[in-house]
Amino acid sequence: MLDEKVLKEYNPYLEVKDGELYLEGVSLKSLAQEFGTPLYVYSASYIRDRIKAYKEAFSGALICYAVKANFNPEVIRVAGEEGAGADIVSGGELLAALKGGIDPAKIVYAGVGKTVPELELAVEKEILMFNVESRDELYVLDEIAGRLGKKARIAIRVNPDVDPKTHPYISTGMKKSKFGVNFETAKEEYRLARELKNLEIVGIHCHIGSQLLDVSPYREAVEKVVGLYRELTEEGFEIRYLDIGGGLGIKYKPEDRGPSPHELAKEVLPLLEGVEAQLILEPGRSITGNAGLLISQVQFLKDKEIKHFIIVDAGMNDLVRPAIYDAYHHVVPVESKGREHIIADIVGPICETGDFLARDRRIEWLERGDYIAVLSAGAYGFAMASHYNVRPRPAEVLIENGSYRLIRKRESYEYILNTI
Ligand SMILES: Cc1ncc(COP(=O)(O)O)c(C=O)c1O
Ligand SMILES: N[C@@H](CCCC[NH3+])C(=O)O
Repeated sequence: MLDEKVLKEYNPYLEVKDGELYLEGVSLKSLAQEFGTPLYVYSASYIRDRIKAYKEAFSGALICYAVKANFNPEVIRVAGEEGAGADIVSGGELLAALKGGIDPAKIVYAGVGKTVPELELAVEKEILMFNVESRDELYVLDEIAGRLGKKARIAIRVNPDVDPKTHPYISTGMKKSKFGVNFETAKEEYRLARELKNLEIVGIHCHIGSQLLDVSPYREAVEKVVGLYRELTEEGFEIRYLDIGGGLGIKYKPEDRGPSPHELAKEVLPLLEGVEAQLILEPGRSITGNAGLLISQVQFLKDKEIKHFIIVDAGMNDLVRPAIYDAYHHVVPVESKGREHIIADIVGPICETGDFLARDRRIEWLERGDYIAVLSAGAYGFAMASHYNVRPRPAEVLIENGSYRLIRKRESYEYILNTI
């Protein structure tokens, strides 16, 4: 059975009509039939609501949608239409944000390994702020800005050494991680940056990790950053932006409860008393994660002695999160036929044992040709897809209020194999 109540907790635009799953009034089965599978589908209204929720919770703040979560320019455009800027981590993401209509004056750029061409592009576009992650980067950026006759606005990304209590691969603000500069010595970097005449110091940046289901680690990080803000202000630095990164977690398991932007605001805003800088947030997953589903078709069923396998046409190349983080994604049939339930592994066609979407999962008995929907797939889904096993990456469809449009064609073999 499809439990509409549970589904709506993921995305209120999901509905069950006559046993079939709909998103914003559009039948997911009909989309699968029209565009083929695997297929990513996104709800634009959900994305709009999430940006609005951040703007309401943090009035006056700049919400820079973290493009890394889902870089489809049409998805970015929806966020931008609600007033969001963009947080980017590469030259490619800069181009995606610009293609999605984001004003460079609302773009912030983090990343430990920005290359010269990437920095040049961002300097030329006069983005709002470079979140600089090392001393070397300060020198290189200064040289580039000077050569191009520009000033680059910068924040230094500080590493507040806070445990975000999330998966170790997505914890970014601990001392041993590669990100940012050491909190204790950050002031030295600011003093040095002040000597570099093509840089303009405008902010402080931190980002402690991703998929945070508990907002309390933000308190620790923001307290530290506010302390630094006060010390820098006393030294005469003009800190105009306090960028506290992204990371708010979302519901993956039915029992998860992703904190709301409002809960984050309640934790963080009281710490900002007397701070005159504008707040910047960089949410990614909490904007697009539960906007999206991955639709896939059952190819074969395998009844082995030890367990059942439901083999579908989406693999780890389409959605890698289960394989690399052992991540849970809720999986439901697109159409419930009221059959009995079994415990099965839902796996893809890739030649790896780690190629699974769900393991030991209780799910309604499915047959060849049926469709499944993988929930919470709108962030770090397509964005992390690959061509492994020469598999074209899926098509993407954007749905809004009963209408839909293809926002990325399914890739062709010619495209993948066109190497020289
Ligand atoms: C610097 C930075 N900002 C923002 C984000 C977005 O994080 P999330 O998708 O968890 O909101 C990330 C990813 O963790 C990041 O590294
Ligand atoms: N790719 C990760 C999140 C990385 C966050 C980026 N700093 C995920 O799928 O959960």
